[in-house]
Amino acid sequence: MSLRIGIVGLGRIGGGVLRNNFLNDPAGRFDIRVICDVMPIDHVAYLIAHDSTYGRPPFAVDHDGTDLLLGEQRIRYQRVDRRRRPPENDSFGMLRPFDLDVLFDATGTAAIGDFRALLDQRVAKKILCTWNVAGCDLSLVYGVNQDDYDPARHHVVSASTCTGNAMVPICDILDRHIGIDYARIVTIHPELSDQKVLDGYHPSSQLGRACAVSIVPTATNVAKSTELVLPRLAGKLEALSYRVPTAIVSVIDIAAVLARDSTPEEVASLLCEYSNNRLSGILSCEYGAWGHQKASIDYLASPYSAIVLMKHLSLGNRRHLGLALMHDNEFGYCCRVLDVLGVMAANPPS
Ligand SMILES: NC(=O)c1ccc[n+]([C@@H]2O[C@H](COP(=O)([O-])OP(=O)(O)OC[C@H]3O[C@@H](n4cnc5c(N)ncnc54)[C@H](O)[C@@H]3O)[C@@H](O)[C@H]2O)c1
Repeated sequence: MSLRIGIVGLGRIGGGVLRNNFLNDPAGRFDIRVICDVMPIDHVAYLIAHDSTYGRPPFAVDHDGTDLLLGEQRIRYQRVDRRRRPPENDSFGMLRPFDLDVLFDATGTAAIGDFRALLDQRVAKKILCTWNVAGCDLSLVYGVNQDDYDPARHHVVSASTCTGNAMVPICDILDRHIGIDYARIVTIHPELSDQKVLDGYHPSSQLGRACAVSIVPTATNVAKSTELVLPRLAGKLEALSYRVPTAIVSVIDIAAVLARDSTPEEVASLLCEYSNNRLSGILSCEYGAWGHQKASIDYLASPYSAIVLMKHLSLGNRRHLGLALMHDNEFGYCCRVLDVLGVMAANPPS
């Protein structure tokens, strides 16, 4: 079944999912029928056609009236108000004629009440969002818990976060086979559009510091993202993020206390076994290029949720595990969003 999809929010993630939808198939993996953002349509076309991180897309871009022209596709563009109006105003009612199976929200700004109202108004059958919106029905990390998706019960689904998609498979493997007593997770994350270019007011004070001149320590929800999918790890994870002045590719550094003695060989063999089988295409175990560790930019446009830097795997006192991961926080995540849409397509509501 080819899902009928609407995208709300055509920023880094909404735009990446749109682009990746047409990467290998000019007709599109899914039927994207309508796109909404607050920008005028010519700004949307401009931003799709010129991407500072990934360059020009592999299809021609233009706009015509209220339609975006992407290769041979004609997709309706609907400019919307940034303020989400109360549900009784039926603010997204104009999307109803598109008969959407899934409304994919990549704004990061909606609350669960907005989503429930859209479902009540029959704007779409399902909502998929890009963050752990409080109260969602399922946080789905592709590769780990996609079999839990039940179309009869799960109407607002989160595709978790980029770091959640990297951490959950690793924690699942380690905890399932060896056990984790405690882990401190440090993410070294590129700039995000929620930061200030120059010092200024931001409700999270550190994110108001000029992002190009500092390493900015800030909160991350990677522990919560992981616990939502693996509740058995609740209370065992702590996390901190450093935002760094790069454009793309995150690092995650994990220091874990294992529940039993192990060896580096056992951990390496477990991770490689999963990367070659159940998590093929999601997890990669990498030994570098001719033994030389690559730099973060070398993972630009990598489709993996997590790439384990095997040269940096360490185990002290048989229990203190050190792991380093990298992942393209946009491209890899957009690949997983399309995978989650694939799960929804394979399990239509009856
Ligand atoms: N950037 C990443 O690495 C990354 C990775 C995984 C998940 N996410 C999540 O994806 C979401 C978006 O992040 P992003 O980096 O793409 O941000 P972004 O700022 O690049 O994009 C957000 C887009 O949503 C639009 N928008 C905001 N409010 C809107 C509204 N009410 N109606 C319509 N459009 C609206 C903005 O104009 C913008 O184009 C966030 O939830 C973020 O946590 C981001």
